Amino acid sequence: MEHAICVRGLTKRYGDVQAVAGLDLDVEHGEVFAVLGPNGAGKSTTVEILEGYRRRDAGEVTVLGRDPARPTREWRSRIGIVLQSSDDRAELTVRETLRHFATYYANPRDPDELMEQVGLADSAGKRIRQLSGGQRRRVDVALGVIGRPELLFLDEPTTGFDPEARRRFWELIEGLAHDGTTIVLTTHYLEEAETLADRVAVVARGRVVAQGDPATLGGRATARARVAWSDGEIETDTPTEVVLELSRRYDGEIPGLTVTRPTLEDVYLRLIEAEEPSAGSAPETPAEPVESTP
Ligand SMILES: Nc1ncnc2c1ncn2[C@@H]1O[C@H](COP(=O)(O)OP(=O)(O)OP(=O)(O)O)[C@@H](O)[C@H]1O
Repeated sequence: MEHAICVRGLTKRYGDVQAVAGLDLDVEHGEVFAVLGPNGAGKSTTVEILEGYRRRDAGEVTVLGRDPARPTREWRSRIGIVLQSSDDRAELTVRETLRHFATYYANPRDPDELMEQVGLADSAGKRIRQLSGGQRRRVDVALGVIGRPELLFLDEPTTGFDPEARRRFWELIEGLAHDGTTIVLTTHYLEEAETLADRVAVVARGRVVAQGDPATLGGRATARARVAWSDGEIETDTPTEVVLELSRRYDGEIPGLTVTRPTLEDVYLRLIEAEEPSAGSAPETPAEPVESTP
C-alpha cells in the first residue's frame, strides 16, 4: 500500500528565507510520526503544505493519495487538524461547540463521550472564554478528532498543559493510534515524542537531518553507556563488566549507582548543533531580520 504521506524534494521560500530546502519524508498508515526541530526549522511550513493550507515552491507531495495543493471536500473530511490554538468560539459553551462541529461530519464521535475522553466533562457548560489555556487546548484537540479523521495533524498539542493533563492527552493519542489513526505531531517536548512516536524526524534548516525509531535515533541504542556511582563515573561499551567489577570492589551494593545511555534529548541536541553554522564562519542568513525592499 502507498504511504499515508510521501514528500520528495519539498521547497518553500519566503522572500530571502529558505524555510524548506529539499525535504523528504514518508509517513506510513497507522503510525505516530513526530517532527522535531528548533524554532524556525521549517516544521510548521511543511505541515501547513501537507494540510493543504500553504503553497509549495517545488517538490512532490502526496497526502492520503492526493496532492494537497488540490484539496477536495472529501479529502479534507478525512483529515483532522489541531492548530496552535484558536479563540473564535469564545461565547459558546464547550458542549455547544462540540455539538455544532459534530454536525459537519457524516460519522462524528459522540460529543459527550469525547468531552469525557479529553477531560472536559466537568467544563461542558462553561463558555470557551472562561476556560484556562490548557482546557482550551483540549477543546482544540476534541475538534480535531470529532470527525474521526484517518490522518490527524497536531501542532505542539500540549504546550501549556500541566503534567497530569499531558499524561491524559498522551493516553487519548495512544487510543486514537490504537484505533488506526495516522498521527503527525510537531513538538518541542522530547519526552512526548519518545512516549508517543513510532518514528521521529529531526528537521533543521528546512531538511530532515535524521529520522527513525526514537529508541535508536542517531545510534542511541549502541552508544557507550555511562556508569556513575558516588565516587566516580566512566563511559564504557561493557557496562555489565564495570558494574560487576565495582560490585566486587564494594563487596556488594555500589553506592549511588546509575547506568545510562544518551537520552533522545542528548541525541537531538547533538544533531542540531551539528547543523548550526560553525562559530567563526559567516552565517548563511542574517541573524536579525532585515527589511526587504518592496
Ligand atoms: N508567513 C511567513 N512569511 C515570512 N516568513 C515566514 C513565514 N512563515 C514562516 N516564515 C519563516 O520561515 C522559517 C521557518 O518557519 P516555520 O514556522 O516553518 O518554522 P518552525 O520549525 O515551525 O518553527 P517553530 O518551532 O518556532 O514553530 C522561519 O525563518 C520563519 O521566520
